[in-house]
Amino acid sequence: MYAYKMGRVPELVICSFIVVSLLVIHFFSDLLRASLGGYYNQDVTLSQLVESQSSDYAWFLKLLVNCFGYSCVFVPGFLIYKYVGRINYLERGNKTFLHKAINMCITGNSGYDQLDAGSSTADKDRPAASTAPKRTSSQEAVQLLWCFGGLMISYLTWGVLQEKIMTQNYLNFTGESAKFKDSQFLVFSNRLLAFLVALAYLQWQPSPVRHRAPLYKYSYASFSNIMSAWFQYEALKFVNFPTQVLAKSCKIIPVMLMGKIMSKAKYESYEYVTALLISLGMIFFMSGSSDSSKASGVTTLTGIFLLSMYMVFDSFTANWQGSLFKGYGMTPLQMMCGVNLFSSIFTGASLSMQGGFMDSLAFATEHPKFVFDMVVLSVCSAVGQLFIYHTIDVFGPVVFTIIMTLRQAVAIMLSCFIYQHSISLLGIFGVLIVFVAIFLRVYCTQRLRAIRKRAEANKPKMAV
Ligand SMILES: Nc1ncnc2c1ncn2[C@@H]1O[C@H](COP(=O)(O)OS(=O)(=O)O)[C@@H](OP(=O)(O)O)[C@H]1O
Repeated sequence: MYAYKMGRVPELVICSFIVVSLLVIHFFSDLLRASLGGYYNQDVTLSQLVESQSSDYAWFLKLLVNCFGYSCVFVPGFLIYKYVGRINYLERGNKTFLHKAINMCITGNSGYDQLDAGSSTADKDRPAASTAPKRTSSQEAVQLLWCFGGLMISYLTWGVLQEKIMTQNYLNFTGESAKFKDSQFLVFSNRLLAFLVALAYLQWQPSPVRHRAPLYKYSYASFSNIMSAWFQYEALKFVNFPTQVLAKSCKIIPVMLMGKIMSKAKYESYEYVTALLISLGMIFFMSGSSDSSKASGVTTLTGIFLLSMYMVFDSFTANWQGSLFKGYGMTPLQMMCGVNLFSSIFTGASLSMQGGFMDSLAFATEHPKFVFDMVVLSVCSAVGQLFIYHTIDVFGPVVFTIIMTLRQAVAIMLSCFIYQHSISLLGIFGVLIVFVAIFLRVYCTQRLRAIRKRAEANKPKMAV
C-alpha cells in the first residue's frame, strides 16, 4: 500500500504543477484586471477591459494578456518537462494515462493512439524524401496545380466568409441585430474543427503511418501561427489594408532568410533573383490595381513593427513545419492534427482566461445564423489547412509562400474582373514581371535537375 502510494508521488507532483501554475497565472491576470479598473465591476471581462483601452500602447497590453493565456500551457509544460527529466519518470514502467500522455509529448511514442501509431506492427514508416520514388515533371506540374487550385478555392471562400462574419449584423430571436467581435473565438473554432477532422481521419485510416515526432515540437508551429495571425489583425489598426497587402507580397524574402537561419537552407542564385522579381512584380501590381489605391489612414512605426513581427512569426511557422516534415517524415494529416491540437489548447486557454468564451458562446446560442457561418468558415479553414500541409510537405515552405502570395494577386484580379475595376499600366507591368519570374524559376529548376541527372548517370561510367 505504501509502495503504491509512493509510486503515485510523481503524478501528484505533476498535477500540482498544473494547478499551482494556473492559480499563479490567474492571480496575475486578476491583478492586471484590477489595475485596468475592473476591480469594482466584476461583470466586465478582461478582454473587454483591454479592448476599451485607447492608448497607443493598448496593443502591447493585449499581447501581454494573450501571453498570460498561452503561459497557462507553456509554464506547467516546462515545469513538467524539467521535473520528468530529473526523476527519470519516463523510464519507469507505469502505464497510466498521464505517463503515456507525457511520454507522447516529450519523446513522441506512447503506443496510445493513432497520432502515435508506433504500437501496432501493421503501422509503416513513411519513406524518407530521398528514397521515395521521384515524380516526373508532368506529375509534379499536376501536383502543383492541385495545390494551387485547392489553396485558391478554400482561402477565397474563407476570406469572403471571414469578412462577412466580422462585418455583418446578425439578428437574434427577438429581431435585435448585433455584430460578432471576438476574432480569437473564430480562430479557436477553426483550429478545433481542423484538429477533430484530422484526428477522426487518423483514427480510421486504413494503413496508419508510424508517428515519431515528440508532440511538443508542434507547439512551436502552432504558437507562431497564432501569433502571426494576431500581429496581422493588430497591424491593421496602424497601417491601412493595401499597405499590409503590399508588405505581404514580399513574404518570400523573409521566408528564405528564415530558412537560411533555421535550417541552414542553401538557395541557388536564380531562386534569390526570382524571389526579388516576384516581390517587385507584386508591389507594382498591388499599387497599380484600383482596389489598393483606395488607401486611407496613416502608417505608423508601430504598424511597421507589428507587420514585421507578423513576417517573422509567419516565416518561422512554414520553415519549422518544413523541417519537421524532413526530420520526422510525418504525414500532412499528422502535422495538421498535432499543430491544431496545440492551437486549440492555446486559444482555448487564452479565451477562458480573458472571459471571451462565455461572451462568444452566449452570442452563438442567440444567433443561429452566426453558428452556420462559423461552421462553414471552419470547414473552409480545415480544407485550406489540408492543402497547406500537403504543399509544404511536397514542395517546401518557399513554394508554399509563393502560392499564397499569388493567391492575393488572383483574388485582386478576380475582384477587378467582377466589379469592373481597371488595372493601371504599372499593375499590368507588375503581373508580367511575376509571370516572367515564375517561368524563369520553373525553367531554371528543370535545367538544374537535368544537369544533376546527367551528372548522376555519368558517375558509374567514370568509376569503371
Ligand atoms: N504555415 C501555415 N500553417 C498553418 N496555417 C497557415 C500557415 N500559413 C498560413 N496559414 C493560415 O492561412 C490563413 C491565411 O494566412 P495569411 O493571411 O498569412 O496568408 S497569405 O499569405 O496572406 O495568403 C491564416 O488563417 P487564420 O489564422 O485562420 O486567419 C493562417 O493562419
